[in-house]
Amino acid sequence: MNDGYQYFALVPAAGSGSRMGKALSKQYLPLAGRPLIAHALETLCAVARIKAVFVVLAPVDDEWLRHDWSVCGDKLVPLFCGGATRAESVANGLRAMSDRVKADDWVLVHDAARPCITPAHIEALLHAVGDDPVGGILAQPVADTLKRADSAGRIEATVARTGLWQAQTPQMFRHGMLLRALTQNAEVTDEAGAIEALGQRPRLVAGDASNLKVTWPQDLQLAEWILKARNHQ
Ligand SMILES: Nc1ccn([C@@H]2O[C@H](COP(=O)(O)OP(=O)(O)OP(=O)(O)O)[C@@H](O)[C@H]2O)c(=O)n1
Ligand SMILES: C[C@](O)(CO)[C@H](O)COP(=O)(O)O
Repeated sequence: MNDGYQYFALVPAAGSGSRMGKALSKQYLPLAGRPLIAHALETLCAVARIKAVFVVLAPVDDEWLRHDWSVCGDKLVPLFCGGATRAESVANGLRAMSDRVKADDWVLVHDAARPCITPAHIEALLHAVGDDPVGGILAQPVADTLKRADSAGRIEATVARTGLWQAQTPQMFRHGMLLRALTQNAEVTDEAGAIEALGQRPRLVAGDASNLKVTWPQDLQLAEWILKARNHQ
């Protein structure tokens, strides 16, 4: 069922990648021959149901114009309105895209730092959440035993993992509800957290470990290996 709404993507890309420890911002680091961010942008732009892909950049971003984004076609819309936190960047992006998007349209928020997203991951989310009254996210059930550390780096407790999932992106919510949620709750690390604070329960849609977030230097090698292995299939 589609009662007239459309799908858009919003890619927060205004971080500095401090945990990566490189001079160049993480989203522009070379990965399999292209800037890291190019992988997610190209994948999102290739999904036919997504009408436009808004990318939220830092207000001063000297790198964006150094690269050729033409492979993304005319769906790609850069917005130089990033904030001090990821939540602020997403909220600023939602405000900046307001003239193109209706309150009931779906917005898929996807980290620039998750370059290994595939069309199949995105289609799975669209299929599972397209008629949901709240929205949902890609995620993965926790597989390892979880330990809580004390300040000396020793194990204080084993934490029950039953029912625990690791949140990924895309996270898919209606534009109006998400903007209201992030305006009221800015202290969140993902969109679902803001929606939960409204008293809603977003749907969990099973993804897989290949949709990793590149956070630490060794994650770059893992992401490159995943992308290259797919190209050789
Ligand atoms: N003020 C910020 C902070 C983060 N992000 C974006 O949010 C995504 C997920 O954040 P993370 O992986 O934590 O990236 P950084 O904040 O850049 O990394 P770090 O925390 O290591 O500095 C990234 O695409 C990042 O560019 C953003 O748009 N605006
Ligand atoms: C949104 C997110 O990708 C879910 O796992 C993640 O929280 C973003 O990373 P951050 O380090 O919390 O900014």
